[in-house]
Amino acid sequence: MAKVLVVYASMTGNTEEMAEAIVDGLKESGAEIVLKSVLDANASEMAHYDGILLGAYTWGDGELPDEFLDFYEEMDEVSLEGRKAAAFGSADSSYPLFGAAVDILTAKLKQIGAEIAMEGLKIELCPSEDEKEHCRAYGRKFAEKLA
Ligand SMILES: Cc1cc2nc3c(=O)[nH]c(=O)nc-3n(C[C@H](O)[C@H](O)[C@H](O)COP(=O)(O)O)c2cc1C
Repeated sequence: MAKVLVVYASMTGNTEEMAEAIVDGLKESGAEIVLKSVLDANASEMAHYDGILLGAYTWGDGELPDEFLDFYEEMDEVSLEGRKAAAFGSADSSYPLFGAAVDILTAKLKQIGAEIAMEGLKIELCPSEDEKEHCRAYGRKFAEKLA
């Protein structure tokens, strides 16, 4: 059975809602899933999973949230060769760099050897019911890629 780690940062709950919907989709595949706030996670844990999904809202001027910075730095010490990964996050298109944190995380996952299994998923602010279904479908599709 595939093991998937989902790590997220969410200040006002939008990315957390995305993470929960993605996990619902993943669960339909029977995968073993661990969902964690980035504050409770260490990047070295990623090496114990077949699939890794990282979620973050975008902060500042197209930046990662501060609470993701330690994890992001620790990622340089980890090799994800042979693992599949993707990134997601809530964002706000009124900012010039829409969802840039998703692109930053995707680039780092690729740099440390992961195969990027799915394009990053960016949702405008709070996910609607339709968007939550899109998140569930994203989780289902990611699980299929691990099979
Ligand atoms: C100070 C500040 C800076 C932000 N900068 C960006 C940005 O550069 N790009 C973007 O897409 N969204 C930006 N956002 C919007 C957040 O990413 C958005 O509100 C998101 O839904 C928050 O997700 P969360 O509920 O998971 O915390 C910013 C929000 C704040 C408060």
